[in-house]
Amino acid sequence: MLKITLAQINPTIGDLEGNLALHLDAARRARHDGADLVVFPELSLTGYYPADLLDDEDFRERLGHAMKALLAATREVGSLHWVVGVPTRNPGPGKAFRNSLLVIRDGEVLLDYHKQLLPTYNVFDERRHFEPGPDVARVLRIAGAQVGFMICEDGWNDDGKDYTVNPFQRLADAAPDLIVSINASPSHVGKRELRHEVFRAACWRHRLPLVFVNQIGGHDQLVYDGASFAIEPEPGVVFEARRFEEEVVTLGFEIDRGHFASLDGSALPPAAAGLDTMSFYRRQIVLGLRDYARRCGFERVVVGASGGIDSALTLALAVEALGTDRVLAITMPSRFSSSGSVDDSKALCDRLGIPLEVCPIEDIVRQVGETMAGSTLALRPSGLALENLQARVRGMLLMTVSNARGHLLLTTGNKSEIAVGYCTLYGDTNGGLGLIGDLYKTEVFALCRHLNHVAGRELIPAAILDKPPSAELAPGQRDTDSLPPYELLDEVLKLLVEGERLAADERVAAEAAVAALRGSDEGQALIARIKGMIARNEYKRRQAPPIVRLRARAFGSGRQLPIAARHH
Ligand SMILES: Nc1ncnc2c1ncn2[C@@H]1O[C@H](COP(=O)(O)OP(=O)(O)OC[C@H]2O[C@@H]([n+]3cccc(C(=O)O)c3)[C@H](O)[C@@H]2O)[C@@H](O)[C@H]1O
Ligand SMILES: Nc1ncnc2c1ncn2[C@@H]1O[C@H](COP(=O)(O)OP(=O)(O)OP(=O)(O)O)[C@@H](O)[C@H]1O
Ligand SMILES: NC(=O)CC[C@H](N)C(=O)O
Repeated sequence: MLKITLAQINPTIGDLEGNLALHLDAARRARHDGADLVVFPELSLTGYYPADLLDDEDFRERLGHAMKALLAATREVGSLHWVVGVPTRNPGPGKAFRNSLLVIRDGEVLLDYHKQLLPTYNVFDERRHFEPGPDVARVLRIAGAQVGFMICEDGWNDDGKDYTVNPFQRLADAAPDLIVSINASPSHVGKRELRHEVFRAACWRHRLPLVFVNQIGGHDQLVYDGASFAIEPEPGVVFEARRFEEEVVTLGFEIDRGHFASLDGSALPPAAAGLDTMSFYRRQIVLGLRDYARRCGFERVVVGASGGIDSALTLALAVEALGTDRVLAITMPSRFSSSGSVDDSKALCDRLGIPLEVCPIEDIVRQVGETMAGSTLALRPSGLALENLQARVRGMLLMTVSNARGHLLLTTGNKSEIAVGYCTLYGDTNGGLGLIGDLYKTEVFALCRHLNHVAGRELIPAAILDKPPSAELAPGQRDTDSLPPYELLDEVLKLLVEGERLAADERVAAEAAVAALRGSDEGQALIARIKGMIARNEYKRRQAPPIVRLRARAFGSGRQLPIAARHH
């Protein structure tokens, strides 16, 4: 029996020494389990994705030292095959590096394989730094098994279409007993299921078993869910590692039967069921914030609490990620704030078990008006300028708290508002990270209800859930004064923002809503207006903080559009 350790680690990008320590810990566990090989994720030594760090001379030098240290570590542990992901120098013309997989044992590189399919779509940009590897299969005999290797995207071209490069087919032609795939596969809703579908189909087609090792962790806007798996052509996925957690686990592989088993030969525990969408959102956001704060050195976060649903959800998720002693809420009433803005924030914070500070903005807003009116500008802000001034005063106060106390400011914008620019630049867009920026407003409500359901109590008070959304920047203001109802707006936005990346089940509802609108002149005008708002507000998104990506197409690097353009 071949024994394989799946090392689902959480490397930090660029922390070569720290990542090496993670490798060493996992390798020792593998040795303890009597494993023949330990498999790490794609680019495990650098963390995925190092991007332009690869252009930096110091980083290149550190990478050289880390490689030597890695070889030494394999000698130290001894008698174990390490399957690692590292950038290696490209000997030919083109880019300086290749995205490589090395099999190392006792300080010796026994096999090298270079990724052939370099993704450049959506959030990926690997061709910017790497040269593709040659169209070859790489197989190594380990403990009596012929093991073939591939890297992430290499496995995604085997869908029956006639591609010029299909590394899966090439590897299958070499007839290995088992395929080992190393990955950095970021998660979004439905991604785990998509991976299972893609690899199950390819494994079934070629009658090959496969081990898929993924990294976990939050890296700026991307979160990796781990969920490494082992798959047999029939019945499919027979083992799945934990999601959103590190795990180092050793499986047995019966070479003759092409069958995975526990180390003692007993059947593997059944894979856990998938998460429902709201549980997925929650866990992805929690890990995204936790790792962002940890890696950027923030102990605490601060959030402006308006008594509305966006700040309530942001606070509840922050408390879950960091704990009650690491989250600060501040309410900043103005003369347009409803009485609920303070009372509801107080009730929310009591239920979450966090402090609420109060800092009214009335005096500052008035003072700004008087100062400007009394200056040579002779300008007294009114209308939209006064509305936005209030949001900016709040943004300024929150950033002052951040500066003075070292807290990370969380911005509270949701995907619907970010899409149409319903937010104030340098006001409520201020912040270092957005937790709910990839949730449409209707999903914000759904996730709040889900959190209440999971808590078994009204963690987020009904008064917040039931009030009509309002920016409270003018008397009696409602979001629906300027925007269509969110139930309708969100359907249109899904099609316009996510297009072909929209999941099939959501597409049906979105297309039906848009088709109904197209049936009338007003409906067509509304679609045109929404399109215009999305396009015109690209400048706000370009200046906005990163958001935790949850859906297949999120604002950020996966959606790149010009600003000074004419296309609507
Ligand atoms: N193409 C471009 N490139 C670079 N900058 C550009 C620009 N076009 C405008 N600008 C600049 O942007 C400014 C306009 O943007 P901005 O100052 O943000 O203001 P604006 O977008 O005009 O107004 C903010 C809107 O968001 C609503 N709001 C605010 C706060 C919270 C909420 C909520 O419910 O969460 C809603 C508010 O009621 C209002 O309708 C212009 O004055 C100009 O300086
Ligand atoms: N009175 C307030 N006190 C503290 N922060 C506020 C206040 N009003 C607005 N904010 C901050 O500005 C953000 C934008 O809030 P606003 O009420 O304008 O719109 P919103 O998108 O409906 O958000 P929410 O649902 O949180 O109210 C809030 O999430 C909050 O962080
Ligand atoms: N690192 C990669 O090659 C990622 C691409 C792959 N299709 C994924 O997202 O899972």
